[in-house]
Amino acid sequence: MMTWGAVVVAAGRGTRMRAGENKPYLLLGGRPVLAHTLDAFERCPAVASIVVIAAPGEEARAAELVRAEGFHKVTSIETGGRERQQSVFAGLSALDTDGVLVHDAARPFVTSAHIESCCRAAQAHGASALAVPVKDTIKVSDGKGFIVDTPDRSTLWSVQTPQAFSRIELIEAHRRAQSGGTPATDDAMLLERMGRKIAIVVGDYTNFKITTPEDLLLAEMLLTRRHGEKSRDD
Ligand SMILES: Nc1ccn([C@@H]2O[C@H](COP(=O)(O)OP(=O)(O)OP(=O)(O)O)[C@@H](O)[C@H]2O)c(=O)n1
Ligand SMILES: C[C@](O)(CO)[C@H](O)COP(=O)(O)O
Repeated sequence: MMTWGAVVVAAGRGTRMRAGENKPYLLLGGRPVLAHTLDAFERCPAVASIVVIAAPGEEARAAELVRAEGFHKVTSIETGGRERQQSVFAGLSALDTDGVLVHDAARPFVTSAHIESCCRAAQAHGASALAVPVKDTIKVSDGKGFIVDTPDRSTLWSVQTPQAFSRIELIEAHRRAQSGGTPATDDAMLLERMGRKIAIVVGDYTNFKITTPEDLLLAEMLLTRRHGEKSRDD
């Protein structure tokens, strides 16, 4: 049985938000986005510990949020880097678990059930990533404004986080990437380059990444709807 820790990356700059505010601290239903994200990991029985990656200068802010919300599984706050890849790497050696779940703080609708499914799939297949089938028809452009290809949609998936790996293997993948190659926009990509097969765990479209102001609006609507459903159930 593997032990699991989570690296929650919250060190982005949020340049696509109008406010220019780092997204993890924007309020969603009156609480920071990061607090919603950490809820699922704190509640998930499979997760033993959590490392939060904060932007340089925001470590105290992250620590205060963790303290105020009482997130007992958070064992450390580490400082992130310029690119997401560097931020993830900063968290890997702060854990001592066999397995690691990497998750974007900007995806607050992750559920404990999906985290558990990622752990199970990684335990069975070595690595896993939550993903949803692509809904639109995707085109490849020539970079000059013209379409050059239409990939077969039935093979396309929009990958999310969490993504689950052997921690030692992910450290090795990051080390190799540091010696060259194009920056990876997710961690699965680094393992793919080493020939590792990543199991797809079918996720949920609601686990979207808050990237632009419209996403925050959608997130508010979804949260209001969920609160409404919960109070009807209680
Ligand atoms: N140097 C970075 C860049 C990103 N992230 C984190 O990676 C996740 C996904 O990245 P994204 O939201 O796209 O990045 P941001 O830098 O936050 O936003 P943008 O690219 O719009 O500036 C976010 O939770 C973000 O905080 C990080 O920890 N360190
Ligand atoms: C990891 C990720 O969320 C998977 O969809 C995504 O690739 C993050 O990339 P971004 O460029 O930092 O949005």
